[in-house]
Amino acid sequence: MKMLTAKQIRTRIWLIFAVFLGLCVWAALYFQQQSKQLLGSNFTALVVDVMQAQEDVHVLKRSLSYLKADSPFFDIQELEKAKIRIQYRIPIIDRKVRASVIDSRVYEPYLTKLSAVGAALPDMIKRIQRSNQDSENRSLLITQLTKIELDMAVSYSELHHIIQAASDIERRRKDQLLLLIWGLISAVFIVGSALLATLTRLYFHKEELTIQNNLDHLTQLPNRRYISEKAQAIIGWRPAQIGFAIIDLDLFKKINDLYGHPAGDEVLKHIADILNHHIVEPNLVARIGGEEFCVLFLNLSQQQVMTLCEEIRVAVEEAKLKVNNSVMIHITLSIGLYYHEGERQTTFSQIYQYADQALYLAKKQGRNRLVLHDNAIVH
Ligand SMILES: Nc1nc2c(ncn2[C@@H]2O[C@H](COP(=O)(O)OP(=O)(O)OP(=O)(O)O)[C@@H](O)[C@H]2O)c(=O)[nH]1
Repeated sequence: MKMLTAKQIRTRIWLIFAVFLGLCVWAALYFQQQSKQLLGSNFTALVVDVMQAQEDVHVLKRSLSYLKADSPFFDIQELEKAKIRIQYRIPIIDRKVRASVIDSRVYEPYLTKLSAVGAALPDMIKRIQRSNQDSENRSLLITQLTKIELDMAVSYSELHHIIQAASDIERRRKDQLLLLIWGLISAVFIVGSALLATLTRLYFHKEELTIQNNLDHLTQLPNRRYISEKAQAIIGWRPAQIGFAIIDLDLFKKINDLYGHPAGDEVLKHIADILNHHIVEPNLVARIGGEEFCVLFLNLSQQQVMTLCEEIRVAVEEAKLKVNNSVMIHITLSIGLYYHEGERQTTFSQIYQYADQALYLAKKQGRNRLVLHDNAIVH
């Protein structure tokens, strides 16, 4: 995984956040606008109203045909009832159409015609009632009533058509809205996943940095910083038994000089392997400097710690380390050991100092040996 700098990660998170916020604001505005448009338009109810009103047109048409034929079926009462229904329905339809989202320029001519019909109809019916004997006047009334019937039929039919078209548009808009909602949900999901991925990356980045900060790159052992912090914390708990050994390779400079620096590096790795092999948890091993290692022993008696140190010393002494793919190197090491038992208030630097003093003695007394602080030379 390619490592991103903290600044790059922060920039990415802000970018994702900005995109996400932008999307949310846009979606909120869009929904607000759409819901405003959809409010107040109940096209289904309107279509039903218009269809019922069209039945009045049929009644009018039938009465008209009886009137024309001078039929005995002509019933002025039926025409009266139709008039009442028509006068009742026209204002309702007018109000509902005007409340809808339909452009007023589209419906206005038909509503005007209908209101004219509503206004003219009562007078027309009165005149029909009075015109029984006057046949000339009667034919004029039939012509006017035919026009009214035609105006009504055309207006309702056109309104029906307009409302149907608006209803289709509304349905399409709802579909688009639904699609948009799904799109937004997907976007939220994608943005959320991207954010999560970035955060995970950030977390691993931090973990990696922590590991890198605490690890010696050559030997992959914990480094001085790690052991110092860890040992300081452990010593703070005042463990009953604590031992600390500084392990220093003898005359290591010679190896570098004779076989080269890379060979010296190989030796250091071999030593790290031997230490790793002998030291198990809860004891801790680390590389604290060039050719210097250390071990923190916990919950072991002094004898056990000294035996372990001796085992390490002997293991290195007896090992033949292969470097440069051929040369077998022989090396030894010196160990300065500090040990105490029973609760004691001390610090890591104090313990380190004691172990270092013991190491100094080990070197001074001829190397390849273990020296316990307080001058107790073991080997
Ligand atoms: N190859 C290699 N050499 C290193 C590294 N770090 C330190 N050294 C070398 O380790 C050598 C340590 O030399 P000295 O401090 O003189 O100690 P010494 O030769 O081991 O002698 P004594 O400690 O007195 O036994 C130096 O030559 C350093 O250059 C490393 O990471 N790799």
